[in-house]
Amino acid sequence: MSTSDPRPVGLAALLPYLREHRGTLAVVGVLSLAGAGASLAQPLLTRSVLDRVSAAGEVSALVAVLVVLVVLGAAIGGLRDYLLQRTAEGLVLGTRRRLAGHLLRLPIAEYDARRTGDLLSRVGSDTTLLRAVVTSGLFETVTGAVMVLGAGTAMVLLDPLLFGVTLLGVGLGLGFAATFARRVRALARAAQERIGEMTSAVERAISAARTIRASRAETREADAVTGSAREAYAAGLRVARVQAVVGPVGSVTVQGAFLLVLGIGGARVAAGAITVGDLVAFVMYLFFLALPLAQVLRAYTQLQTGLGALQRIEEILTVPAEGATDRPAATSATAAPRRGVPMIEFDRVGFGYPGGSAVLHEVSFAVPAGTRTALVGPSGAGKSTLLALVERFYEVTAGTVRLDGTDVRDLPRDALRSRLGYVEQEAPVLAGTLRENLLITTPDATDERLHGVLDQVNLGHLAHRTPQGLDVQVGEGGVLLSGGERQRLAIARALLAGPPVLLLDEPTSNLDARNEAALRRAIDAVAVRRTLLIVAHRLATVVDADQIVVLDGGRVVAVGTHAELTETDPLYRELATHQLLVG
Ligand SMILES: Nc1ncnc2c1ncn2[C@@H]1O[C@H](COP(=O)(O)OP(=O)(O)OP(=O)(O)O)[C@@H](O)[C@H]1O
Repeated sequence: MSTSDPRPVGLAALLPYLREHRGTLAVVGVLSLAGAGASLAQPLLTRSVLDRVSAAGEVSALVAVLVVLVVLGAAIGGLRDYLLQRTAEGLVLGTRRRLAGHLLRLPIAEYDARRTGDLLSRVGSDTTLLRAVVTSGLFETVTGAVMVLGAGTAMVLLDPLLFGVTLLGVGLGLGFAATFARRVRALARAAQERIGEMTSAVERAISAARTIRASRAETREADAVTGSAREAYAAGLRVARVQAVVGPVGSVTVQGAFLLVLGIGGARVAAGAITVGDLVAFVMYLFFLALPLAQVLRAYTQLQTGLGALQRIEEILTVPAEGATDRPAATSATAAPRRGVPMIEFDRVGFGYPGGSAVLHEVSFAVPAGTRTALVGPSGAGKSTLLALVERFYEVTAGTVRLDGTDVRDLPRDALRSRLGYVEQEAPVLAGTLRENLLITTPDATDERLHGVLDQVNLGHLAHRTPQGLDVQVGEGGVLLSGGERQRLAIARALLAGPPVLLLDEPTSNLDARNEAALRRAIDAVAVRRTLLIVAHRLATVVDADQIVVLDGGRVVAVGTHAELTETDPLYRELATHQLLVG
């Protein structure tokens, strides 16, 4: 998906990024003009000094002014560069902030379709490249242009003929170099894409470290990483090759123009058309013209690199955030369950994942408030998908999902999710400490409450295992905990928030008897005065349920209690005997 948007971004795309820095940039502009003025005055003063020396005149005052100009020019340059760096850092910070904020608000389907590593490299590596756009790119181009214009004007005034000769030589060289430099943007973008792939490969290898180690696949995975790295290297080399042509062409141009001016200028001095002072001033201006030109060329390649990176950033920023295309929410959530209205209701719901075929067909059932409903069915029947639709991670393609009588599409997502607890089947623990994991849903809970819910799910020992207490690390994805502990920690999190409705995807893993009993108790603790919709993988869960919904191939095939369904539904009987874990 990273290459799906070929729309190139132009310089204009940079403007919104620079807007908030326009005050500083204006100061930088004024400083640049002042600096350019100080520099451009130097050859004229030098000429006056030389002409006066030839005429045996007094030069001390002129020399003093010249010294002041040199020092002033340098000081202005220093201040300008600092402000420019500050703006560049500010631009990187602003972009990272926007990008990070947006990344966390993308529709869930975007995460399904994109590689995590690639997204990471956009926040880390691509934003860094934007820095050079401001420092060496944009401003060297603009200040260079000011110098070139000033020097050019002075040269025309000094000797139009000599200027014509210079222009011809410099123009030829530059035109040639610029055509090369244009290729840098596509090359730089390609290099950044390879870096995205490399980060993805690293992320994949590290997140599946145990499986990869157990499969003895380290070398192959490492090859995949270095493969992308090698491609990034090759793309970088192609950029270097372009720069290797652009640089020398620039130097040859400058040296050629210098020799030409010396030759023709010498002849014109000999012929008495200009003075020695004129020629020296002209040569000095030639350097003021040539150095910025070489700088502009380099800056141009930097700018192209930055625009390549900007395109990758814009690709993400232009994906509408979750909810951006919603119809306006009609109502806000009501606090108390309404009598007689089911808490959750699926009404002829149809759904297919983006780009895939239909996963659910005409699903209808209701979960009365304060009751437990278990979803059972063969693997892939669509059970977890139903939970995702209540959370509105995806939108139904047909029918309606209602929470407490209101279409979930009419509830603001925040209000909807504040009423739901959601415990995923896999990896529901975040890297960090026990405390951080609990505080995700309720940032202001007291330690006493935290210890209380941990006890309720039989995890009290975790907070007492080490002197760090609640600040004990749980590891990336909770690897320092057992599978059963991970699930119970997620339930504790839901308990802490105390939502009226809990959506729970039961772990499929076989737990030992103690863990199994602890999980049971945790679910019972969380079920008190709550509505539960559980994807059930355990016999004990279905036996305890007020109602069981049997799903097959995305359709509801039976609804009833364990006793009823054992009597009437052959698929249920088969599931209960062969698929549900006996706990
Ligand atoms: N994010 C996704 N993108 C595309 N297809 C998906 C996605 N998640 C699930 N599916 C597909 O949708 C179908 C239903 O999946 P779902 O996870 O709801 O099944 P399930 O009944 O919960 O299965 P299990 O008991 O194995 O967890 C499956 O065919 C699955 O391959």
